[in-house]
Amino acid sequence: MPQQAAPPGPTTGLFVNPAAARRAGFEAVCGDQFARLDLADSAEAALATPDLPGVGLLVIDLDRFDPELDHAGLARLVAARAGAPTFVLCPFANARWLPALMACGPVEYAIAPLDGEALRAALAARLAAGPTPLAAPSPRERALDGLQALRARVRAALGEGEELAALAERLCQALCGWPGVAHAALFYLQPGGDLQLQAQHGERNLNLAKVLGRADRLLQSPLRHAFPGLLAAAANTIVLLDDLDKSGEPRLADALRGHGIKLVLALPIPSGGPGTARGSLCLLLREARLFSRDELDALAEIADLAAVALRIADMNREGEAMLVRVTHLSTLDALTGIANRRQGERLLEGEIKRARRYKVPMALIAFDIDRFKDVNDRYGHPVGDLVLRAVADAARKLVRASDVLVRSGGEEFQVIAPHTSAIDGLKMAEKLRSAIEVTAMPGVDRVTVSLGVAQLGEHESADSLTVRVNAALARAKRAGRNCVELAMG
Ligand SMILES: Nc1nc2c(ncn2[C@@H]2O[C@H](COP(=O)(O)OP(=O)(O)OP(=O)(O)O)[C@@H](O)[C@H]2O)c(=O)[nH]1
Repeated sequence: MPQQAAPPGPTTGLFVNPAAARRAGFEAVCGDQFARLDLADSAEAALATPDLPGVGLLVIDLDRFDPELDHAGLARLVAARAGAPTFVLCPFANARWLPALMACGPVEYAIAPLDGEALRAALAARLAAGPTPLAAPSPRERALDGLQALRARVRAALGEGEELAALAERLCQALCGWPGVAHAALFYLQPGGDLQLQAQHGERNLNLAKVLGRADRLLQSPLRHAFPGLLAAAANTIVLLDDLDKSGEPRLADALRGHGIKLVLALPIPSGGPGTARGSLCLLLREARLFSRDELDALAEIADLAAVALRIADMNREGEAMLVRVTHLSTLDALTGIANRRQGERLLEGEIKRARRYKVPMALIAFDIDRFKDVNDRYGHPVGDLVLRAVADAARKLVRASDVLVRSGGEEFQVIAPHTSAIDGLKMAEKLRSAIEVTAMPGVDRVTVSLGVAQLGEHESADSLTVRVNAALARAKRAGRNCVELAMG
């Protein structure tokens, strides 16, 4: 015959909280659930209780305790129970206490505040569970296997690639594979302090941007104290909301309930330094449930892994942006902003190859400011610099988008002109000459240029083309300046 389980006998209890009103309140609501209930106002006072491990249930109400000051004392208190059960009432924004207390002994918890009836029910359930707080080995093993699988999925998701948006999306997908998780989101702090909803995955109809009213500047959102994903990032702490009404935001609670969500857990993504977190991982579950220490530890480890992977993604993003900038800058002439000599040489080689492959003409124009030494000598170098810029600007306005304007030397310029014959090159050079002659020059009456034009020969190299065009330019100088000369074939 199966044995009928006997109802739990009355047991003794010890309730710890610094506020007299809370101690009195607990005694009034739950005192009759114990054979005897002692009250203590601090961890130290509770530690002085004779035969502490013999007390049937220790109840720690974390409200009013200070995480910094009281943590060590409460951890000692749980350890002093020598394996006897402890029940913790934990405000939803104080969930970070739980893993540390769970590390010291068998701790179960309820997320506070609870009304009188809920508190009595939670306590009765705890008392009925008896002295063995851990689940039977096989469900626990199953739970550990589940965590192992979650870790593996997250590692795979994070190992796959380095691009931030894709990484965040894959991480949310992996988290949704954990039983009970309906939706997962990643909030991430952008440079400049803007917390953004970086990625979310799960319930198709659930859009957290809608629930929160926006997807960016979330640290300024009115819900930053109520929604665990925002609170975890802002306060750098684990936040567990097991009853949506405890958020104090009825609209938020209704919106989440409307999608079948009963519990929200958020973990900070550590920044590696003091202050705010880099963001948070946020899990939305369909059932309210308790989390074991193994689970909270595993989730914290996942947040650590995410922090490293996201930091690497950030660094890659910064590195790429820097590389693009440096590469771009290294191709430009600092004074005029047009291509510098090295870039000009590279582009000329490229255009010559293209012209040869597609059997199309190509011209090179070289021009040089006339008597520029006099400008410097008479008006000074700064004015000379302004003139150089003005000449470059005037030329830039004239050339086609496919042409490349190059500062090839001090006061020497080139135009690499694809699809351009000698005749067209001459026309273009003449346009440049006349435009520069009439361009207003800052601080100087008038500036002219001399120009040489050469069309690429059939088997000609870049060096040979450059030598020929410079010879044509030298002839233009000898011919009296402010004129154009065509290079010899
Ligand atoms: N202000 C300024 N002057 C420069 C720069 N680069 C070269 N120069 C000057 O350009 C002048 C070039 O003089 P020259 O090569 O004698 O030629 P030029 O006076 O233009 O005479 P022609 O070319 O024969 O008409 C020199 O005085 C250089 O110092 C620059 O970046 N800024």
